Amino acid sequence: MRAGLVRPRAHRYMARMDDTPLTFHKMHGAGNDFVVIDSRHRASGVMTAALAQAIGDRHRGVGFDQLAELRSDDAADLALDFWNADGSQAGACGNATRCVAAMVMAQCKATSLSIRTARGLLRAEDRDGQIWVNMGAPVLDWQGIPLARDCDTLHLPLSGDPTAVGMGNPHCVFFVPDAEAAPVASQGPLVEHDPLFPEATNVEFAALSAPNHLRLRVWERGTGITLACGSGACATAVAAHLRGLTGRQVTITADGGTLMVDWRDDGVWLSGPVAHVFTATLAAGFGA
Ligand SMILES: N[C@@H](CCC[C@H](N)C(=O)O)C(=O)O
Repeated sequence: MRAGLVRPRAHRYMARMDDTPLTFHKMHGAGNDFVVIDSRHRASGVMTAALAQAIGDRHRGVGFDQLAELRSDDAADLALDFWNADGSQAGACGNATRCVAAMVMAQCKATSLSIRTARGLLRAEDRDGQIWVNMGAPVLDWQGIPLARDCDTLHLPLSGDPTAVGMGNPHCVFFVPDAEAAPVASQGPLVEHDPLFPEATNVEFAALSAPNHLRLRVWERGTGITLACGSGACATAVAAHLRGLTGRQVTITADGGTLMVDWRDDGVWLSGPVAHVFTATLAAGFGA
C-alpha cells in the first residue's frame, strides 16, 4: 500500500474463513430491515461479530437493523441466528423470523415450519397467506426482574412504571400518555444500558390509542431506533394485558407499519407485513 493511502474501512474487519462471495436477501417487516444469509448448504455458519458490523454499516456496507443467518438443523426445518447492527447477538427477532418464514415457505411451498432459535423451537404458520410466528411464552422474571414496578430503580429522569418482559430477549416497556412525545432517542439508550439489565435491554414506549390498539415506538438494544420490533410488540402486548389495558389480541402500530399480536395458551403469536426487497451478492473479499 502506498504511503498516505487510506485503507478502506472494511479491511479493518477480520477476514472470513470462507472467501466465496456471499449472497444475501434484503427484507423488511414493517420497516424493521434485515440482511438474510442462507447458510443451510454450508457445514457451519459464516457470521462473526466483525462481519455483521461490516455488512451492517449503512455507508460502507449494506445496512440492516438485524442480520439473520439460516442454518440447517437436525430436528427442525431450519435454525436461525440473529445479529444486531453493532455486532452483538440477539436471542430473538420476531420480524426477521416472520420474513424468513415467509421466504422459506414460498420456496418449499410449505404452510408451516419449525424454526430453532436461541430461545427454543418456534412454529410458523401460513394462515390464508398471512404468516404467523409463535414467539413462545413470555418470561415475566427476566434476569430476576419480576415486573419492574419502581421506575426509581432505573436511575432515570423518566416518570413511568415500566414492565420487564422476556421474549427470548429482554424488553422494558413504558406506558406513556403520548407515544409521539416519548423521549425515545434521549432515554432509550439510558434504559438500554441501565445496570438493572445486566445484558442490556430493548426499550418500548407505548400508548393505548383505541381499545386493543397500541401505538409503539422502540429503541432496540444493539441497533437504536427502529421502525418496528416484533419481539417488542409481543412484550408490549403481554405487558398491556397484564396491566388490564387490553385483551390478549392486540393491534400495534409502530413507526413503520402495523403488527398483530395474539397471546394464546401456547405462546405469543405475531403477524404483520413482510417484504423481500432484493437479492444480491457481496463483492469478493468484502469483510476480508
Ligand atoms: N427487531 C427485532 C428484535 C431484535 C433484537 C434486539 N435488538 C435484541 O438485541 O434483543 C424483532 O423484530 O423482534
